[in-house]
Amino acid sequence: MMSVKFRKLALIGIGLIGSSIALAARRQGLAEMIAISTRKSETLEEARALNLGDIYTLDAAEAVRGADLVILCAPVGAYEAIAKAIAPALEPGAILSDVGSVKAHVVKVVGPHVPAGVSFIPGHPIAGTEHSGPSAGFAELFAGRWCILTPQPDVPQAQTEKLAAFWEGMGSDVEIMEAGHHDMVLAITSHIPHLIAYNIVGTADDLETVTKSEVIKFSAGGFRDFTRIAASDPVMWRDVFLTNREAVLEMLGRFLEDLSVLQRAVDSGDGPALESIFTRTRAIRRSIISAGQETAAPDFGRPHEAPPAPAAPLFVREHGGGDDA
Ligand SMILES: NC(=O)c1ccc[n+]([C@@H]2O[C@H](COP(=O)([O-])OP(=O)(O)OC[C@H]3O[C@@H](n4cnc5c(N)ncnc54)[C@H](O)[C@@H]3O)[C@@H](O)[C@H]2O)c1
Ligand SMILES: O=C(O)C(=O)C[C@]1(C(=O)O)C=C[C@@H](O)C=C1
Repeated sequence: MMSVKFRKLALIGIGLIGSSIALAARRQGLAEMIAISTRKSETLEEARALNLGDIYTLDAAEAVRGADLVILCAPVGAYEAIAKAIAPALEPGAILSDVGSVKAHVVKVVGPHVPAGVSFIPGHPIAGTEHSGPSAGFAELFAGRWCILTPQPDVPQAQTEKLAAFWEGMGSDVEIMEAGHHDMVLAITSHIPHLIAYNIVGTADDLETVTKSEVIKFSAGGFRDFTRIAASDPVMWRDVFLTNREAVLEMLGRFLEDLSVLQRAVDSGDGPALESIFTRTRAIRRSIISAGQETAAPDFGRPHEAPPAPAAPLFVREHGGGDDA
């Protein structure tokens, strides 16, 4: 594994993901200096109190000046404004990346602001929790988890390798993917599961009002797992659904078709159909466990599920980016 050390890492946004990068990069010696910038002074002060970096500023352009690695760690809806603000201060030779949960939108809104000589390599660590803010981070978050990189055309291979080495240094397995493909895959494996969780918890709460009885109090394991996901950051997830609309709607259509198959099987009392579907999904869960990512990641006492290990044919190994005009 290639080892890497950046001179100055600039993190724009310092919530769960930004603070986890700061802690992991420092622990693994991946950056000599860490500059942190946030929009609100309270968040910046929280980051300072947690000793997450070396430089703290409300001015994102100041944070990126002289940085050889810049990672946007804010909600995706804030990216365009941040990109405009930092563009004049980005150094030639620097890598500009991000951690956003959607990728084609990021390419579309940030791409046009990236100056010549700066390598734009959007990224997405497939790791997280339902917690947010600077105190939510922990250095082990990325260990044994995928990080997807979507290098843009004209980015030198060596720059992508450097960024991959950075994520590998934090314990991740790196895959290169085309942005539009990323958005389709993540729509079904991450975005729709969150939509379902938000919905089911909301429905149960509504039922409580309608039936004037306690519903959520009696929730058992399965529902509790949904409540964890449904506690995820509302602003971050609002932005995901606003910016991955098409892929989410396409996958939601397929999901609803399959749900109506289940509905018909329940309605008609079709036991063999139900058993056959449940047997297939049980095998998928078991294959995820045996693929190893779940056991490789440390258990922090949170009911932390690993994402399904993406199957090899899903990946485009060449540089992507042509889909996202
Ligand atoms: N939470 C997860 O599970 C997870 C996992 C992978 C990727 N992501 C992505 O990581 C990014 C950050 O998510 P998070 O979970 O760390 O969120 P978070 O709410 O914990 O932190 C976001 C941080 O962004 C900053 N911020 C907000 N608006 C800003 C603005 N306009 N300008 C500058 N900074 C601003 C603040 O410092 C805030 O603390 C999002 O784009 C999200 O899609 C999240
Ligand atoms: O474990 C969780 O709490 C998560 O929701 C993490 C999760 C996911 O869906 O797997 C959420 C959003 C991301 O962009 C990446 C990871």
